[in-house]
Amino acid sequence: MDALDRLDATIRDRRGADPASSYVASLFAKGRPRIAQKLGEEATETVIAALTQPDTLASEAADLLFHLLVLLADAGLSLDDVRAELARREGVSGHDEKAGRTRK
Ligand SMILES: N=c1c2ncn([C@@H]3O[C@H](COP(=O)(O)OP(=O)(O)OP(=O)(O)O)[C@@H](O)[C@H]3O)c2ncn1[C@@H]1O[C@H](COP(=O)(O)O)[C@@H](O)[C@H]1O
Repeated sequence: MDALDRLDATIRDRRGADPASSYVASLFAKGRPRIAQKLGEEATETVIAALTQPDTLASEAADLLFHLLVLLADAGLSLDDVRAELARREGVSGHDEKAGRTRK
């Protein structure tokens, strides 16, 4: 189990924990709209880092991934669900997938 899997498990374990002692529990207590807002903020900070301060990009990306895992956990999903979706797409070019979409 790597660090990302351990973080994912820790985050899911925090459901029902005390928000006063756990930042993750405090995010769960604030609710999904607030978690989603945090994810959006971290995404913006990641983009800014990439364009203006690449030496901070890994740190901002870590914040982004962390908050994404919290949002997934709040929705009852885990990293394995994302892995399964990525595995399903493996080997399918994005160009081919887009060309095969049926337009409505
Ligand atoms: N990886 C992280 C992690 N990355 C970032 N953060 C926190 O995310 C917050 C984001 O910072 P911001 O400045 O954007 O937010 P803020 O202004 O402090 O908070 P808001 O009022 O805006 O919500 C900070 O409090 C960071 O410390 C994290 N907090 C926890 N973890 C992991 O989650 C585990 C469980 O944490 P607890 O639930 O706190 O025990 C920890 O052991 C760590 O492994």
